[in-house]
This record gives sequence, C-alpha cells and structure tokens, in this order.
Amino acid sequence: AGAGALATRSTPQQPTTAHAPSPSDPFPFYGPHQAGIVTPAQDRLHFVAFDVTTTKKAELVSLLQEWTAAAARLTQGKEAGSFGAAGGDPEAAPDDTGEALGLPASGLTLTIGFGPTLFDDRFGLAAQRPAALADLPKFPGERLIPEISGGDICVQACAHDPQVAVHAIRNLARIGFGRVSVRWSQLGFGRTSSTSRAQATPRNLMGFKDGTANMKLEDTELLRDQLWAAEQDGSAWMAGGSYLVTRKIRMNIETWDRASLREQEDIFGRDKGEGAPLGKKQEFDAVDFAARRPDGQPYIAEKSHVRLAHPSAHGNAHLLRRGYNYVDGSDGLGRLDAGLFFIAYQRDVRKQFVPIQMGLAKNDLLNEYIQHVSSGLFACPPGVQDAGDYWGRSLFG
Ligand SMILES: C=CC1=C(C)c2cc3[nH]c(cc4nc(cc5[nH]c(cc1n2)c(C)c5CCC(=O)O)C(CCC(=O)O)=C4C)c(C)c3C=C
Ligand SMILES: [Fe+2]
Repeated sequence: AGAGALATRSTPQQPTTAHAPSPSDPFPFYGPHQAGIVTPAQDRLHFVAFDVTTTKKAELVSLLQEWTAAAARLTQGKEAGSFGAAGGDPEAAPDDTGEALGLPASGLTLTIGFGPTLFDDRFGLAAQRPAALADLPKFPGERLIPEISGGDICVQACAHDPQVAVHAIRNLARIGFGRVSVRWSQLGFGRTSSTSRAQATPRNLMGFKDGTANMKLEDTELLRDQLWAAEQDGSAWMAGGSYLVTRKIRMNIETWDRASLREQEDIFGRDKGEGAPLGKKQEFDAVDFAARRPDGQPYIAEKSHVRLAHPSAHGNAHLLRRGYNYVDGSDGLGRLDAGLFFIAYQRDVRKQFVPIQMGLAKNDLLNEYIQHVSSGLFACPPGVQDAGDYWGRSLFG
C-alpha cells in the first residue's frame, strides 16, 4: 500500500541556516527535554486530559509507545500512521483521520504529562510519585469544576495552525480508544506569553501585554535552577522533565471593559499601551517597587498583580508561563465565556506555583475580574531520545 510514501502529509521543510524560521517548519521531536516547553510559544493550543481506562500496565505502556511513534511522525508533518488517511486497507479504518492532509508541520509540538492520579494503586507507581508533584491546596476564591479538572495523562498540542493541533489530539485519542478516554480538553488561541526573547510580547484578552517578565529559553541558568527537574530532586525518572500546572481562569470581560484605564493599569502595575512598569517608560525597564508618585503613593500598588507575582515576593520563585486566550462562545446570559487558559512549567510546584498563587488568591486586585474554574497538575517526563525510546520510559521501563 505504499506505506511511508503515502503517509507524508506535505513535504516538511527542514529548518536550515539558509532561510529564516517559518511558522510552517517542524521542531525536532527527539531531545533531552520535551518540545513544547521552552519552544517559542506557537499561536494555537489544543490541550487534552485523559483518564486511563485500562487496568493493565502492559496496555498502558504499549499505548505510550504507539503514541510516541505517532507523535514523532505528526510533529514532522507526517500522517499519524504509516498507511495514512487514504493509503491503507479499504476494509479497515484509516490510521490517520485526514483533516491535516496537505498541511505542513506548522510548528506542532506534543508534550505529555502524568497526573497525580496515575500514581494511585492501579499500576504500582505509588512509590515513584515525585514529591514535587504535590497536590495543590485549595486556594481562596477558586470555584473548580471537577469535570474539567485533573486527569491521569495530559497532552499539550501547540501549533501555528489550529487544524494541525486538533488533528494531533484527535489522532492520539483515536489511537487510545479502549485504553484511555478524554476527560476534558481546551482550545486556545493568541499565545499569552513569550518564551523567547526573539518573540514580541503578545496581549491577553484584558488588552495587556502578557509574558514580559516570563522565563525565556535564553535564560539558561535560570531554566536549570527553576524549570528542569534534576536527579537530586529525588525522582530520578523526572530528570530533564518539568512540572506543569494548568488553570482555566474565566474573565468577567464585560465588567473589565467598563473599568477605567487608570484602574486597569493599577491592577496590573503596568501601563496598557507599552507594558512598562508604572513610573517607567519602556516595557523591559526594571520594576521599582519603592518608587512613589508625587502624592506619596507607590507607583505600583501593594496589591497589584506584578508586585504580588514578582519573584521578590516569595523567595525568588519563577515560572515559565505558556498560556493561551480562550473563548468558549457565550454563557446564555449575554456574556462571553472567555479568559486565560494559564499554563506554567516549573521545577517544583511547592516552591513556585503554590506560593505565588496563594499570594495572588489572597490579595490580587485582579481577583474582582477573574475566577479560577479548572485546575490540572502533571509531571512532564524528559524528552524522547530516539526512535527506540518512548514517552515515560524512565518511569515504566
Ligand atoms: C500563579 C501564577 C499566576 C497566575 C494564576 C496569573 C494569572 C494572570 N496573569 C495575568 C496577566 C499578567 N500577568 C503578568 C505577570 C505575571 N503573572 C505571574 C503569575 C501568574 N499570573 C507572574 C509570575 C508574572 C510576572 C511577575 C514579574 O516578575 O514581574 C502580567 C505583566 C506582564 C508580564 O510580566 O507577563 C500580566 C499582564 C492574567 C490576566 C491572569 C489571569 C487571568
Ligand atoms: Fe499573571
């Protein structure tokens, strides 16, 4: 059936030094870290959380192996299986669903993570649960919806084309039939962070530049200290991996849109046009929390978002933020169902997300305009080394 030849969606353009990176290009799948973490954030997201339905560890491992093989192909702009959407046995279901035929790799990355529930007594993994994958506490004010929270396994698909991201998740769900079921999934658009200094800072749905003070892929030492898990952290299988927190944060968009510009800027502590810290001129000017206005008040309010989230507020904790805007239509009451699908990677949630979010949940002026409605926590293992390796081998192998 012409396996292989038929199953190439379009000729993938290998990035070379001869041409500038294009949104069509593939990112390498193999490497010490999973792609999709420090990879310059793409424009689109399809994030999925699965429940594992098989009770057999061997079936789970073979699923991870099949997923890895499919992910290695999909991220390079190929079809999910070697026969493809139209090249296989006419009596069998195709091994690719077909909606990405003709589309390039579009910068697709697929990043897997394992939730705390995977380490219960089903698969004998309890002793392998990393201490850094500590259950999140209940934060003041959150109203989490269980049906769109948690999950045994997550896959984050990021791409420059939403059809490519959705196609990838759909095919992984198809391959997983009978072994996993989709618990929840979320589409996102308009990245709300930069993860490289080569990227311009995008804007969130509140209209503010978001990602200015983010950790960036160029911050090698900071990433080593604050992003990547290491062997000495206690779970050797996670060395080179990272811990992921997702929070779906609904915005009260209509109320926000009636707030004055001054109030909006005071809430964040940055100006809306340039994104500069209040009292400064340029986006990347250093924040000065001691600076005062002529009336004696601090330029950056005590309960502003950037003051409370700043590393100086909680023992120099940083996050690699990688979130997306979302609009899930409207809520039937004339309001947009919209907000931020917050994604953050870090080395230890106990030292990073938890203290930062606790400070925000208690005091952030932004809380009047937002509501946390879903939460996810996942251990994302190190990267896949080569075609003989698979997602999670260090845990299961
Ligand atoms: C627990 C972590 C955080 C949550 C949840 C969060 C929600 C959230 N943030 C914005 C918009 C902005 N955040 C900005 C900065 C910023 N936010 C966090 C953490 C969380 N935000 C951090 C660590 C930082 C950096 C602080 C610093 O070091 O200065 C900014 C300013 C621009 C920037 O630096 O990115 C904006 C704007 C929204 C809208 C939101 C929930 C809906
Ligand atoms: Fe923030």
